[in-house]
Amino acid sequence: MNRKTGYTTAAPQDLLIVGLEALGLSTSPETIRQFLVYCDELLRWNARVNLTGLKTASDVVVKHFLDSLAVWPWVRDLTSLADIGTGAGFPGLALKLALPHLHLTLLEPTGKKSTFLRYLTIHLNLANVEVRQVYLTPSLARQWGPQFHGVITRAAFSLPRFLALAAPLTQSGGRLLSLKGPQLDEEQWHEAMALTSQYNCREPRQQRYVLPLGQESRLLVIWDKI
Ligand SMILES: C[S@@+](CC[C@H](N)C(=O)[O-])C[C@H]1O[C@@H](n2cnc3c(N)ncnc32)[C@H](O)[C@@H]1O
Repeated sequence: MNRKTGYTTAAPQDLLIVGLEALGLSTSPETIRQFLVYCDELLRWNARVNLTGLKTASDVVVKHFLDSLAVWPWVRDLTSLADIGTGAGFPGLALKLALPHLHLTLLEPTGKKSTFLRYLTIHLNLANVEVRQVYLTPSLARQWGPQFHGVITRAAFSLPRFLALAAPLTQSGGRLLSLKGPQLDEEQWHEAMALTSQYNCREPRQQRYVLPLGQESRLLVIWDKI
């Protein structure tokens, strides 16, 4: 075990394969290749433009890929997904590689990140991925209206802010998903609960899940749109 990272000293490819297996995700050799290309390109671009704080392939696999993919059971039945504040594509693009049926829309205001996402989508020859370079606001979300079966985010917004951005974009019968760390801020949770009916959603629920390798746990907050 590498004491600094907490993972075994296995190669990134092996970490990915073991992690996917632990998550119960069966993927083809072509999907594994796509993840490794994504990792290489992210680190290559990162040397010139700052896209992520992570510097090693093992960290990208564990903290970006596997962390994003751990929520796949709550995404697999969705037909379309928007990822708000996706950064370098997390969790949306990682989920798309594992669940190729998804029609994915990535929303990101930063030019260098959107350029990277567009480049990668073409480089990996991905169908049904749209990158919108946009700073989403609640009024823009209302203007766009309910276009997506599911809307997701990680590490970008408080729960009340996410609700205000995501609910107008989510179709009736669809789902809003916010990936949180190991703990929830109680104040944010209560504020989001109080706002829920105003956004035509059912009361949110907290789903705890375990990350592969390391066994850390995380919380996912889920709203169903009425
Ligand atoms: C901390 S990063 C997280 C990136 C990615 N979701 C992840 O987990 O690695 C937050 C991202 O949200 C984007 N962002 C912030 N406000 C936004 C908004 N109103 N609409 C769309 N994206 C936004 C930022 O540009 C940034 O890339």
